[in-house]
Amino acid sequence: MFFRGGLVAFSPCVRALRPGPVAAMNTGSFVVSQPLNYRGGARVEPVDASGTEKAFEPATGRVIATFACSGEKEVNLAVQDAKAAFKIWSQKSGMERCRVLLEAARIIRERRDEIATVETINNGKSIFEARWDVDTSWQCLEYYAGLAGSMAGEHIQLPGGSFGYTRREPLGVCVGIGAWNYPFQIACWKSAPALACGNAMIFKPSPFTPVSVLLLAEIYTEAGVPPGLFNVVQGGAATGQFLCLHRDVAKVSFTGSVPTGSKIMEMAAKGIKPITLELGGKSPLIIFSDCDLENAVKGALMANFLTQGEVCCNGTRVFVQKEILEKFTKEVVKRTQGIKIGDPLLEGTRMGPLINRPHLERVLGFIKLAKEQGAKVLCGGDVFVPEDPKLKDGYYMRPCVLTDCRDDMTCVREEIFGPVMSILSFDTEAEVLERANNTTFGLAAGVFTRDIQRAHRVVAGLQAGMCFINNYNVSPVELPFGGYKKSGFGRENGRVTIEYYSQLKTVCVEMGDVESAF
Ligand SMILES: NC(=O)C1=CN([C@@H]2O[C@H](COP(=O)(O)OP(=O)(O)OC[C@H]3O[C@@H](n4cnc5c(N)ncnc54)[C@H](O)[C@@H]3O)[C@@H](O)[C@H]2O)C=CC1
Repeated sequence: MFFRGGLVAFSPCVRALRPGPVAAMNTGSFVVSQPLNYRGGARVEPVDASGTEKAFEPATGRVIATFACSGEKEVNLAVQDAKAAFKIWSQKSGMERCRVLLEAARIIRERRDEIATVETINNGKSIFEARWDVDTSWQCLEYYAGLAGSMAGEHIQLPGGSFGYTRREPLGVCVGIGAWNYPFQIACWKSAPALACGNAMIFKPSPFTPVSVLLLAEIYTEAGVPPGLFNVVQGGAATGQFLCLHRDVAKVSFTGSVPTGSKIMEMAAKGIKPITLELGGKSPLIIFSDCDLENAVKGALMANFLTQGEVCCNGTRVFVQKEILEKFTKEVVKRTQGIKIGDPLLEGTRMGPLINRPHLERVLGFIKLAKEQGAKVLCGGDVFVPEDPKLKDGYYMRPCVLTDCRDDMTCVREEIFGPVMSILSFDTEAEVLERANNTTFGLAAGVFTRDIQRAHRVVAGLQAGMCFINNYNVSPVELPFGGYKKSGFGRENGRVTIEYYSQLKTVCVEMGDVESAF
């Protein structure tokens, strides 16, 4: 299962990592001491800044890094370096690129625990889950390494021995802009196909999670990419704008919220740049009464509580057929109450803190409003304070199950991006399909039923880019992932993504004389 998501080598960037194995690194001890920008194959301080940001450890509320947001000059330098590296990299054969990506995948595998630990410290997700994220990351590199050697065009015979052919060529310098919920994985899902196709990439992570992508940059360098091929600039909206508006940037791939996605689209329109938008969702999960209840309950938890519910494709509108509503709800509540919350670096933990305090308050605000609008809280939905004193300033809450929900309630309409499941009941297939599609989002959807014809019929009717039958939130890298409607366009993963990171050149070859009209 790959979710959206020995002794290890240690990054020189992190003081706490230097002395010993990752096992010795506990919550509350990690401090970043080296620059978080990466340019020309090395960590650098930006030459100019548009403000500073602080990154936190959500488990304790401690600041782990204070860093400068890159200004326009720094972005220009990153683009210049990427252009120089692109000249070298784009001339390599697919097989040469394949070997470098395979080596990078191997190093990620080797450093799995270190990367997962850094991700857990900066994001808050459990170490158990962070390891899955690292696995889907190296698998993505392996997958596109495998495709790099088979990128090819067509040969087309024309009259009189003339012919045409097509070449699949890279775009140039691509920009990746990431969200904070899957920092390392998002960087891999964007850079692996980009690099496999012969592009360079400049990546800007979310200012909330600036740390783990540096490990990826170092790994690419160690694996043998030319210096400058994968650069990292840090910052928020201003830095993102410099990147999107830069005339030498050929493409932007963005993961984040709908409002920001709309701004990215506007900026890209100015330069007529292709974009990929992976945006938010409010996905339906439909549980028919003939389902395997045990699997449906597990599926509902997987659809709602991974990474503290901060997952774009979560199935947060859980439609349950009336006949099994009571039984299903009882079981879901029992299992939700059993989720172990706490220090995300402990092996037994299955839910860590949310990303930051404002976000925690926002999620709690949604629950308060849901109650005011008539929903009933069956469990959780309140702040959780772990016993360990060092965790007392962390951003924990108990996962929440809401029932008595109606389609018009805010908790059912808006993306909460926290551990909050809304249960709704339904009678018929036609009714639930209409209600499931009654949203401006269209990222994902799920169906649990034993009726194979119904499963495919319902899925065909669902307006969502990623549909699951009898499971939820599995993301094998071989399958394309992306949204319908306001959840975005373009795809990540799968063979099709090659098309989003390359362009087609047609060459028409005359073998005879020119037949002129003049
Ligand atoms: N469809 C998908 O694959 C995924 C979608 N998401 C969505 O992301 C959202 C949560 O992530 P956030 O980081 O809060 O989203 P966000 O939209 O606030 O920020 C995303 C990124 O865009 C940057 N940014 C912000 N304003 C910008 C601007 N004007 N120009 C250029 N860059 C700008 C941010 O610094 C950050 O790196 C949720 O809505 C979630 O559903 C998250 C993960 C996966």
